[in-house]
Parts: sequence; C-alpha cells; structure tokens
Amino acid sequence: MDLTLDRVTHRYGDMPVLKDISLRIPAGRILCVIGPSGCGKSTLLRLIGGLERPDEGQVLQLGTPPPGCLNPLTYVFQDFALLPWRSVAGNISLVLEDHGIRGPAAETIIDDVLARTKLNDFHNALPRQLSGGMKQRVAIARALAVNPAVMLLDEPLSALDAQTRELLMEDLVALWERAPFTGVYVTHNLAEAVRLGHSIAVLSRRPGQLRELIDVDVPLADRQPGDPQLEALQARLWQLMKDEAMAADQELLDV
Ligand SMILES: Nc1ncnc2c1ncn2[C@@H]1O[C@H](COP(=O)(O)OP(=O)(O)OP(=O)(O)O)[C@@H](O)[C@H]1O
Repeated sequence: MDLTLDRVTHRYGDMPVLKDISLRIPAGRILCVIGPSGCGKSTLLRLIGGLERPDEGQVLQLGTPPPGCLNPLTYVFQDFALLPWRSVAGNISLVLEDHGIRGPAAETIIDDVLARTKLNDFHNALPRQLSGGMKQRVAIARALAVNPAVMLLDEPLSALDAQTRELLMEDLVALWERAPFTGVYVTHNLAEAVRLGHSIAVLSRRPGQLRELIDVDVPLADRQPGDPQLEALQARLWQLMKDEAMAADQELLDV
C-alpha cells in the first residue's frame, strides 16, 4: 500500500507542530524520518496511523492491503508496550483475539512470527524474563502477526544498547528482505536512518517542515556498519540537522 501525505499541517492548540508536509512512501519501501527533538516526528506517525487528523492537508492510503491483512497499519513503539502478565505467545495472541482468531489458526500465525523473529524458544516466557532486545523482538512479532500493509516504527531501538541495536537492525533488514513491508521509521539515530531508510526525510525544528528528502540507493542487504558511502551520508545529515538541533535543545532549556 502506498502512503501519500499531501500538505499536512497540524497544531496542538495555538502551537504549530507540523507545516505543509508532502511526502510519498511507495509500497515496499521504508522512509526514515529524522529531525530535532520536538519537531513533530511522532505526531507525523500518529497522523499517518489515523490516531489524529491533520488540521490541514490529508493522508492517503492507496492500494489494497496484502492478503490476510488484519490491520492495514500497525505500530512498534520504543517502550515495547507488552502486557507483563502475558507470555510472549499471549502478547501476540492478544492482537489476534481482537480479530476473533483463536486456537490452531492463532497458533499457526504465532509460530510463524516467532520463527521470523528468532523467538521460537521463548513461546512461554514472560516479558520480565527477557532482555530489552528480546522484548522489542516480541513487539515486532506482534506487529507482523496482523500482516500489516504498513509498519509505523517510533524510535523502536532507542531504548537498547549499541550491540543490541545492531542485531535488531540486521533482523529488520532480514525481515524486510523476506517480505518487503512499507515502513515509516522515526529515529534520532542517524546511523539507523542510513542503514534502514530507502529514503530519509529531514525535518526542521518545530513546526516541522520537510527540509530535505534524500534517497539512499544502496540495497538494504548491502549496507554494513562503517561503509564509507553511508558514513558520508550520515555526516551530511548531521550537517543538515546540527544548527536546528542546537536551537531545539536551547528552546527546551528555556521552557
Ligand atoms: N497530544 C499533545 N497535545 C499537546 N501537545 C503535544 C501533544 N503531543 C505532542 N505535543 C507537543 O508537540 C510537539 C511535537 O511532539 P512530537 O512528540 O510529535 O515530537 P518529536 O519530534 O517526536 O519529539 P522527540 O524527538 O522529542 O520524540 C512537542 O512540543 C510536544 O510537546
């Protein structure tokens, strides 16, 4: 499913948060969104996910969801959002129960997404028994269980240490290679943006406007840490963001 944002503008009360954002995310591509703190990145995801409506402009979903799609759009959050009293399988079955899927049909889906996220051996584990990386794998498995057309990822790796982030990035690339999904991936981390984005939208500080949209031509599977082309791109992104990030930081201190 393609996503199109057409001159999206949004305010909270008197405060303009996003201004005149136009973007197209073709089916099967990942757009990373970067920008200084408070520039409206999470708001943009909420508008795309339909949790809020833009004050001006529109968000369009074009095309048909994949066969077996239970939710056209699904979220992965930074804090995993797992129910602590439910097992790994129980957390995933919850989203299936919402759609009336139980018993063997649910087990088939759960086994499939646990295998895809390397969690086969953790079916009955409770969230408190899992590391941060494993918890986020469960959250990703839960998102995959509804076979979404679009994954909306809000800083999914930012609570994890550097090594775990690296492993999860490799897992996300492997998942995408196996079944390319459409993704919108919000991050503060420029290394994640250059590893995972087919394109990268750079927003200005609040009200977030599209400063630049950069296509990254290297196939996801060929992107390795330390790749000079990606490091050069990361340096360019930092140059684009640096002044705005400093100004945004100052603005937060003044509040
Ligand atoms: N529901 C809301 N009501 C009022 N203000 C809000 C609401 N949600 C967010 N804001 C404000 O809107 C601005 C943009 O918030 P948002 O979370 O979208 O930015 P962000 O770029 O994702 O921030 P960060 O990088 O710090 O996560 C911030 O000033 C925030 O305090």
